[in-house]
Amino acid sequence: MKFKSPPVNSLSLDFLTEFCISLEKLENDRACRGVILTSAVPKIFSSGLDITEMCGKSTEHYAEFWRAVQEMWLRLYSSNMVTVAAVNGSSPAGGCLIALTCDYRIMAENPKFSIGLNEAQLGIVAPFWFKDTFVNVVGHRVAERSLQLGSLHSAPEAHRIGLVDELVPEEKLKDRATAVMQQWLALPDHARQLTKTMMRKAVLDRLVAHREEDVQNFISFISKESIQKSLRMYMEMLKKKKS
Ligand SMILES: CC/C=C\CC/C=C/CC(=O)SCCNC(=O)CCNC(=O)[C@H](O)C(C)(C)COP(=O)(O)OP(=O)(O)OC[C@H]1O[C@@H](n2cnc3c(N)ncnc32)[C@H](O)[C@@H]1OP(=O)(O)O
Repeated sequence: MKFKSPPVNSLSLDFLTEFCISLEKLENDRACRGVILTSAVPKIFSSGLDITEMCGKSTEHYAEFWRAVQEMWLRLYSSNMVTVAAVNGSSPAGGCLIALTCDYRIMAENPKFSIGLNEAQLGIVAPFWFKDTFVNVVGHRVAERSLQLGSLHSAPEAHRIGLVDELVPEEKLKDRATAVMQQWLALPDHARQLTKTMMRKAVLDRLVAHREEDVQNFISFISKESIQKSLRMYMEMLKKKKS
């Protein structure tokens, strides 16, 4: 599956909705046992949640948007398919979450590409299920430091801390992702799927049990004037950086 929403594959409500529909179709297709996620936008895997969806909108919109973010994560983290992220560009925040949610991550070894949960840099807080997913990949200490600092790690650093499983030259990314997929698909599906469920169930159940509470928490957090101000300033900073 190739993300193609220029300029930066930001995760808008429309993007998330289409992503979930596509995943559901593949999940229900018995002929499909695995999916490789990558980007058709040069240099960017995904710029994370679309900040404009979290700025100056109604409570109803925030609720709908957040439910779509939850849905994307629940579907991908619990997928019966083998999921491989072929990270061919930068991948901050929600983009990093997508990669973390897969079974395996391969990143292009370009030191200019960065990946991480940088929410703290925007003055916002990664929700508990972003954190849980991160901890399950890199361990508690590395996740704590990286989350508190809102670190964006260069590709080599991301590999060193275990955020990505391997680095390959960009031109070899597709072939390597295909080889990894074949390796994972060589196992009997039922054994791999039950093992995946065993490893992920506690974290999935936690969001399912607190889903509505999590929506309300998001709404009250994002609606605060101080948070809205931080997001506006961040967007201005992105625009200024360009000029
Ligand atoms: C209780 C829980 C509460 C809250 C939790 C909420 C969780 C949020 C998680 C998130 O995902 S927040 C989003 C975090 N994302 C970022 O910090 C990434 C910001 N973007 C960048 O760093 C850069 O844009 C880039 C490295 C991805 C790409 O750089 P470059 O190629 O130089 O492009 P530009 O910076 O010029 O961007 C082009 C264009 O796109 C707009 N844009 C970029 N990112 C976003 C985004 N995430 N949402 C919306 N729009 C974005 C940027 O402003 C530019 O717009 P123009 O109109 O100026 O063209």
